[in-house]
Amino acid sequence: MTNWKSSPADIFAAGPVVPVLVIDDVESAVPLAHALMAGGIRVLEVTLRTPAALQVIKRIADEVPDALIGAGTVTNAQQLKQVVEAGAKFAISPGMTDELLKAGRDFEIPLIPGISSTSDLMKAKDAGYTYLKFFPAEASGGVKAIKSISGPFPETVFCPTGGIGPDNYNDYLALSNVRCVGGSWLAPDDAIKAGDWTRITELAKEAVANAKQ
Ligand SMILES: O=C(O)C(=O)C[C@H](O)[C@H](O)COP(=O)(O)O
Repeated sequence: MTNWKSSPADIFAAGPVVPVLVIDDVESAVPLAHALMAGGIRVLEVTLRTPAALQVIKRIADEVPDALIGAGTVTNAQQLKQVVEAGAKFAISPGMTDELLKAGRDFEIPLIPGISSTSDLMKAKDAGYTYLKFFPAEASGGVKAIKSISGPFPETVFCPTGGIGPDNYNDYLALSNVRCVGGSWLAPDDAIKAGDWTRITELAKEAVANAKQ
């Protein structure tokens, strides 16, 4: 049982591609979110990799209410509490710990833990989680690994990330147990730093239009 007020299924169903965002300057937050949404993307993952991340999440949550703003790189219970306070609508992690799995059930937003092994999948499943990130996807066996996992664990579904881009994202989306894929290719660092929102909108449009799902 969880206290979640929304479902991870809705996040996984909200679009085939999820931009993994690394944002240094809080002033980039709103224009970047608008650029991605103009390209047809609603689900955004702001990683906690920069000191500005919590402010970025708050800005987008306050000023771009139609975005499904999520927090990425959430690795412990304290960070989970912080992203909830900042207004994140979901939290996603590259991995999992017992502490995080436990805390994830208590807050009102869904937590999507990360796994790259069947043992972690079993731990997550025992703790009640069946919507998972698969990370680092390419380095952990990629499409072949995720396809094999669907045999013994048909009820578990994934959002793979790590090494995914325009050339291989449809290979993942073609799998029955993949609902969406994530990646940084949709918002390259140089485009964010240059404020090249047109390029980011184009990348988003292209990814959404060519997604086979
Ligand atoms: O920071 C996190 O929380 C992560 O889980 C990792 C990201 O999802 C990947 O680093 C994205 O991978 P690339 O698209 O290859 O850049």
